[in-house]
Amino acid sequence: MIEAVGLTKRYGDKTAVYNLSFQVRPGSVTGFLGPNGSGKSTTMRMILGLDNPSAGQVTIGGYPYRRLPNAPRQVGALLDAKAVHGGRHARNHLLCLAQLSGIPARRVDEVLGVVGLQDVAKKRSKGFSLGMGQRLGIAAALLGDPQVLLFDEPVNGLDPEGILWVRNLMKSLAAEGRTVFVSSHLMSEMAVTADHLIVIGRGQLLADMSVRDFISHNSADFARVRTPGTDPAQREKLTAALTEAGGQVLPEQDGGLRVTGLPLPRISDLAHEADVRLWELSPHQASLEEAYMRMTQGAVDYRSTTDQRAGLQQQLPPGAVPPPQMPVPGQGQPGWYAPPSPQHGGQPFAMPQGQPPAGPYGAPGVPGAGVPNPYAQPAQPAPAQPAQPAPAPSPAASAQPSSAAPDLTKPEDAR
Ligand SMILES: Nc1ncnc2c1ncn2[C@@H]1O[C@H](COP(=O)(O)OP(=O)(O)OP(=O)(O)O)[C@@H](O)[C@H]1O
Repeated sequence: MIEAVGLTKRYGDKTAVYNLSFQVRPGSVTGFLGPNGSGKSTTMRMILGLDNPSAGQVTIGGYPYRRLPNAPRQVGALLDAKAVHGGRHARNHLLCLAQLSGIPARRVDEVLGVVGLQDVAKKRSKGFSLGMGQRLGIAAALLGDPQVLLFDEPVNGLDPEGILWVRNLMKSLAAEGRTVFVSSHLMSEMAVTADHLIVIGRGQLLADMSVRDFISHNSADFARVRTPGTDPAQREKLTAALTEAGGQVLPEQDGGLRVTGLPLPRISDLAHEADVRLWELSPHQASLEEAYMRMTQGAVDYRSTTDQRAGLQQQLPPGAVPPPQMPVPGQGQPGWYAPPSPQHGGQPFAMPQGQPPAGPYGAPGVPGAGVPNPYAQPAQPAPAQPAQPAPAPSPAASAQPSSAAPDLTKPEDAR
């Protein structure tokens, strides 16, 4: 088990991680989510002893990484797939890591097979594609057959077959009773891979709960309703009837309505009673992506703006129709909104317990989001505390050991 207690990391004035406490338990895949720059990699580096916490602590099986007996055999990690000596053959790279940890050479060939790199084992890794590099990093993490595995963005650059393989690998490692902690920005993938989620924003804990609870606490299923587009009066009439019956109705960009708080048959009956024809009445399930967007929209640091193209845009030829403006979830464009929370009028975000700890961050609300941001607190100066110097990275942590997963697409790990 990985356990963080009050984990904090400051780089000069920058607080990358603040007062983070969580546990990553064996036997399940725990997803580690958060917007860019929210502190995921910093947290993983502290878990692996590559960075010293400014405050708090993190342990693996009760020990800080650096005090773990034979750490490379107990913990495997993929942090940065590019952190390899490009001039070395893939096999030699793994062989060096194996020798440092007393792992037999035959294990190198096993993991090369597990990740599907056996045919390029004698090729220099500097010629590897992004996906091949990721596979090599995963091989290194599996090398010592460890009980605890950390993967930072493991599917980065992988093709669909590779993504499926990683998904199955994570799940089977967890099914063997191992602790699997994996960060990713791919919500669709996390939804089908992770059992549990730890979500952070601006270095602070936003959620620590099962995927199922996370979705149900942070978004609601809804119905989509569409009336004939030729008659806006029908839409207004239906909106009034649904609202009067206690539903929440939000207009969508294509003229449809998003309705929560009323079951589908009731919506149908109300439309019938109001003498409004329906062209669509469909159920929609909230996705992890929607729930995540809703939860983190106040904690996003890097937001894109519309490209004004410095006025260089070409005039459209006469008669040409401009392309429609598509909404991009989470970017605050007009017309997009996160799905409504099940707790109408209450705390819009689910928290593991109580309110978030007071921290140095005052997350601004998203313009136009229309949702109060519970993390918008007055900025408090962080207590003066000198940041400890980060130690030199240990070679053990850029990639380590492990096991295989029965998988239909890869040779079986014969460990
Ligand atoms: N060595 C460092 N020195 C100074 N600031 C740092 C250092 N490492 C990380 N940071 C800062 O700490 C914050 C958290 O960075 P981190 O890489 O942990 O985020 P992340 O959640 O992994 O981001 P991403 O999803 O983009 O990979 C960022 O603002 C980053 O600029």
